[in-house]
Amino acid sequence: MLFLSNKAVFKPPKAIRGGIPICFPQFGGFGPLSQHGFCRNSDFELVDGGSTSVTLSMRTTEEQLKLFPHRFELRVTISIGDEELEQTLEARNSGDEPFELTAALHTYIAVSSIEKAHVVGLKGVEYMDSLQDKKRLTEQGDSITFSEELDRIYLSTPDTLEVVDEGKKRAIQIEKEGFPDAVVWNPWIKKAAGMADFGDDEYKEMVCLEPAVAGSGPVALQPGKTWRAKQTLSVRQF
Ligand SMILES: O=P(O)(O)OC[C@H]1O[C@H](O)[C@H](O)[C@@H](O)[C@@H]1O
Repeated sequence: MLFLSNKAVFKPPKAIRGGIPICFPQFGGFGPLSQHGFCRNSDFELVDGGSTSVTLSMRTTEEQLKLFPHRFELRVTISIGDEELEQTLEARNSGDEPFELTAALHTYIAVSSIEKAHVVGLKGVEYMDSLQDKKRLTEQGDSITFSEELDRIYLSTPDTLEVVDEGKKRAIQIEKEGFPDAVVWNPWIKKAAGMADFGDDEYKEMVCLEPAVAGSGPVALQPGKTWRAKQTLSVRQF
């Protein structure tokens, strides 16, 4: 269900090219940090685990506080059921001041081949085109197909979205909660060739569909409060 590049680098500080990197406390360039924030490159410790679920936690380090002067703890719980994978983020502001966050679950969905994949659920939704200086446009199509680089932040979207794969005769469904936005990304040929941790042809095998807090504005988190958001992935055969 999830794509992982054959060239992925499993060595910090490089983020893993595949799976579901956690973009936090910043998505993309929406803030002062480097792309997608530092949590995707951070060490997490095991808080709790069973045969089908695990909870991991990270707390801001002194080094990170120099870049982002707001203490927080981020917990990630992943549960695997017979038919679904659930991933929950819980971020607690453990400092004395409120702070603003943006975020995404950068979900790399594996597809049989990109020309047989499309994303549904976004017709009529406004988006920012990241390839045109975040120009705001409205999605006209019943589904989004891929024939060139595509990088868009859909704003305040419906909570159920799908990557339909006509090749595998299945749809990967994403049900999101607490993430208003959704990012759709495929790097296509030129960008793929420029990424050292991604095979030249691997753009044919993946689509990123990323529940996000991004273009529709940051979340303000008060001291002592916890922000929660979640995605559930499931497969529908047809
Ligand atoms: O290369 P990375 O930092 O992992 O980012 C990979 C991609 O992530 C998101 O999908 C952004 O919308 C893209 O603009 C970015 O290229």
